Amino acid sequence: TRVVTVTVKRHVRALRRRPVQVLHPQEEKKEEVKQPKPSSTKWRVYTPRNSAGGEEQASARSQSLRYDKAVPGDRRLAKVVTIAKSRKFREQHGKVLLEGRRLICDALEAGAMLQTLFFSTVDRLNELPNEKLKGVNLIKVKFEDIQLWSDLVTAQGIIGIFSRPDHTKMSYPVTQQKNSLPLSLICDNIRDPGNLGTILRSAAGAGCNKVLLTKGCVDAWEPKVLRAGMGAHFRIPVITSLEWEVIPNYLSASTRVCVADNCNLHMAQPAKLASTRASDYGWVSCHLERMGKRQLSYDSSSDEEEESDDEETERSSKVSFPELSVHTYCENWAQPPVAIVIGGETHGLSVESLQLAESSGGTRLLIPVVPGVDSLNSAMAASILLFEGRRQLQQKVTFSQRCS
Ligand SMILES: C[S@@+](CC[C@H](N)C(=O)[O-])C[C@H]1O[C@@H](n2cnc3c(N)ncnc32)[C@H](O)[C@@H]1O
Repeated sequence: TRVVTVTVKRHVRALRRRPVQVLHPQEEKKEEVKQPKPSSTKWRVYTPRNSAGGEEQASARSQSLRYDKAVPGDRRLAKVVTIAKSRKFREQHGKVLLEGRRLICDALEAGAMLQTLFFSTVDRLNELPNEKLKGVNLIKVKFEDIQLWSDLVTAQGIIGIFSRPDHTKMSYPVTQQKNSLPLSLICDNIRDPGNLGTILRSAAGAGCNKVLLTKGCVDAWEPKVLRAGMGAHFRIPVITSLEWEVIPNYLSASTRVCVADNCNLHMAQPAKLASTRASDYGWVSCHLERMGKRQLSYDSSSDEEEESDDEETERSSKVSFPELSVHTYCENWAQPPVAIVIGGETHGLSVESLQLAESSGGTRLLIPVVPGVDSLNSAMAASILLFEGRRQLQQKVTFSQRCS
């Protein structure tokens, strides 16, 4: 009997041996030669453990998962990390990389699709919801390999490759939805990943109902944005790569769009602060200049030769700019529903954002700063306005509840 048992076990082990899987079909052929020999890769079985450290009971055992152990020369981790780090490849392959238990758990909870999970020890797997790992390509790699490719100062020994999340298919946390306010945020050309992540984190914290990103913003799924966002991507809808024309489609019809505007205060005279004329704040000159350049570049596709500086200046001076009133951030501006636009780090607000504010009956929001200070960091300005917006909207809800 023993001889038969041993022989059967050997057969089972032999059957379990599989060639290393390649994640990207188009690269399969190229990689075939480099793959380690099939006999060097083995499927392992992982049985979830309960919190006390023991194996779970019989019912749970049936949920055992099979994982693959990477062998020296296995380049799967390197390949997917490379893909996930380039915006172009991320978009082409429809994949995003999430690192660390917390982010991976948040994504799984929100219904994001995990394709491949690299982990350094089976204990890392025990920290994830076991039922969400079915059908996932699980690959055990050396901690040093994860460390090598990690974006974190202290690698956590776990990296997940997800399908790029689609906000229409996500289920955001119930508590988040219950605390959501008629407050949206529009990011207008935010280029810095740390800033965008911080803004998303603040937007989730302030109970924003959605964040809209214009086409020029840094990719919301870039690892640095994800890291700074601390899970905000999986708490509120983040809608990316939007042209200005379609932005109103994502806002309810009566939404007032308010623009965060530092109003180039360093150029303004203190006495002019009470004025609501844009030109009194000095910011028009900056925007005129931008608009002039914009028109010039649109025209450059025509047969006309380059325009002289004088002609440009003359044309720029003909451009009419939206007349928008100014509110300091602590005045009463947040009427539901409301959206705030936050300008980019380099160029500030776009002309399109000012036009949308004008057409929606919005206003400019100013956080007054000490004379000599140019402007605030975009993430800081966004946070101040979001939390002030939250305070004002909540006050209105409390007031109307008291009246009814
Ligand atoms: C770093 S600032 C842009 C500076 C840019 N060079 C300019 O002149 O417009 C980035 C964005 O943060 C917001 N912001 C910064 N300081 C602000 C302030 N004091 N009040 C209101 N918004 C402010 C605005 O939306 C601004 O476009």
